[in-house]
Amino acid sequence: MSIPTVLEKILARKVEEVAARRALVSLAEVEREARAADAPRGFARALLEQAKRKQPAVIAEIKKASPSKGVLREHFVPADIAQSYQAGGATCLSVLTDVDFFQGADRYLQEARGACALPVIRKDFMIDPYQVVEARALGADCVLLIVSALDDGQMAELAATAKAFDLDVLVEVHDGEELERALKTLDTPLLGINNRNLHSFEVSLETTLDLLPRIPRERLVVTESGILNRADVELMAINEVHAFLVGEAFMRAESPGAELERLFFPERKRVVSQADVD
Ligand SMILES: O=P(O)(O)OC[C@@H](O)[C@@H](O)c1c[nH]c2ccccc12
Repeated sequence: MSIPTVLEKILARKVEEVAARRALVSLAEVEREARAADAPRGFARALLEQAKRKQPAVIAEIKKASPSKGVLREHFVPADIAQSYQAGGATCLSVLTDVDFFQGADRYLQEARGACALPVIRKDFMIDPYQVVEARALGADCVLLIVSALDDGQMAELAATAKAFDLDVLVEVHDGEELERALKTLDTPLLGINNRNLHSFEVSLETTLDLLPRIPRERLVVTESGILNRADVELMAINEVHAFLVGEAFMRAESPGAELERLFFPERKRVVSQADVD
């Protein structure tokens, strides 16, 4: 047996976590909650509209910590961060709900979504339809499907559950083989390219640039991870990548929304909002 990678450890733990949750709250009950939840806000639609205007479509992430970097932000109030992101020009939010590796929580998603009008993706490691239904019950508008964590059958099943509950899907790939699998298995419009390898945690923006020529026109590429400065944003823009998923750069800034504006909308004059002062 080889040493398990970070992703393998996370997935092994996720199997236990989902079993424990299902024992506490039945799937039938979570389905009832999902049907009673606030209507979806149109995650994919918001990104597609913004990118069509050739404006940066930014999915701004709320993440306290990560396995590779440890705690990113001590003063962590999801509702304030969500308002700051909205004021800074975010198109959507991403909220980590994984507890054991990212210090996330389900309630962070609820608090963030409740504090703004933006669509939200539940950022977690989906392996079971139960978690997809749970995402909608929490109010999420979209779920992440990580191709390297799933076989084709699981991917199709999770996407079908998402569709049945009116959730959008962001499918995430990291190399050419995963890209082929995603394209043949799913017809969803959003295609995330993660610049971070989830096994080794190495980051390279070349990952996006290398895969770009192989992506059909009708899919919207979202470049994910490792976007830290203006040069990174400009590199993507000249390659016609208009959608971004960014966490660390914002989480380390005093005002996450002001940093978003500085990186993506430097021409705008910033009006200081209450969310930044709090
Ligand atoms: O903090 P960064 O480097 O800006 O990255 C954000 C986001 O892409 C990253 O958190 C992420 C992308 N895919 C994931 C899957 C699981 C957990 C986390 C992620």
